[in-house]
Amino acid sequence: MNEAALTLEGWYALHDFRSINWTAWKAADDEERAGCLEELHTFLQEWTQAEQNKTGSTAVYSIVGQKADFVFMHLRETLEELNALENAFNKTTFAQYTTKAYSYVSIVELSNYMASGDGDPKANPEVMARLQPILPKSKYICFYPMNKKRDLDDNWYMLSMEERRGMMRSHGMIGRGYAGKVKQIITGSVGLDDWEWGVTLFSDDALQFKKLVYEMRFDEVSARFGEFGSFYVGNLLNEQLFEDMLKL
Ligand code: VOV
Repeated sequence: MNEAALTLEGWYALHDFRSINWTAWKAADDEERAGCLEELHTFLQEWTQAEQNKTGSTAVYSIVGQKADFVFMHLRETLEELNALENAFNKTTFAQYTTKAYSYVSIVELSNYMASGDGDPKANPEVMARLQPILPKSKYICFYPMNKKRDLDDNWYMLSMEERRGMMRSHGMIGRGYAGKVKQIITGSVGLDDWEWGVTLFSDDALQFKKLVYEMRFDEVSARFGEFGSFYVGNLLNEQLFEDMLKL
């Protein structure tokens, strides 16, 4: 049997994409809408608090295009907490003015392709900061799920550890060229959702998403083995910007 890469897992992730039912929102009265904004305010405060307590992190972005209107990306210690978060939101009055567009369940993952040194990696604060990341408040987000191909001729899972490591090194080198411009959070979802990984990118310049993803398409691991789902791209929301978006 071939050698599986060893993985380290951190916080569980839920990408919760929603659309706004504008017809219903416009038909609501001022009092109802104010109540919804109040609910939203409470949630945003709670999520900020969780981040301050280091029990998780949440990113909130609007989505450009027709696939969704906004996304809550939650990172928490357990699947139970993620479940509680989505249910709490679903019980709000504001949720009645939204529809579910898409969701993705995964877990922050690091692999040992580039591992260096021995000892317990979880004792390393740098590793822990990557496994339990505070999501950046960058201006833009890009999310897409992906697989690595399992075709007879191009089967990632039948390559030796050495071959895979070589390709991941090249992948990492390209990524390094974007240091300071794009931050990536790779979440593993084998056995958790429909694709094998979720790729979440953050940047203050949305054009860097295109540059990075395009450059990687020419790199062997993406060119030969990458299979991609739908791409979601969006703009940072804070409380004020969320209210502005909902203003009629
Ligand atoms: C900001 C850019 C950036 C950087 C620096 C970077 C680096 C690295 C390193 C060093 C490693 C390996 C060790 C680890 O940490 O796991 C990875 C791992 C991974 N990556 Fe990556 N990646 C980036 C960016 C980046 C992008 C844009 C994509 C999407 C690919 C594309 O074509 O659209 C991606 C995918 C992945 C995946 C799916 C994995 C897991 C693969 C597996 O088989 O396990 N990644 N990645």
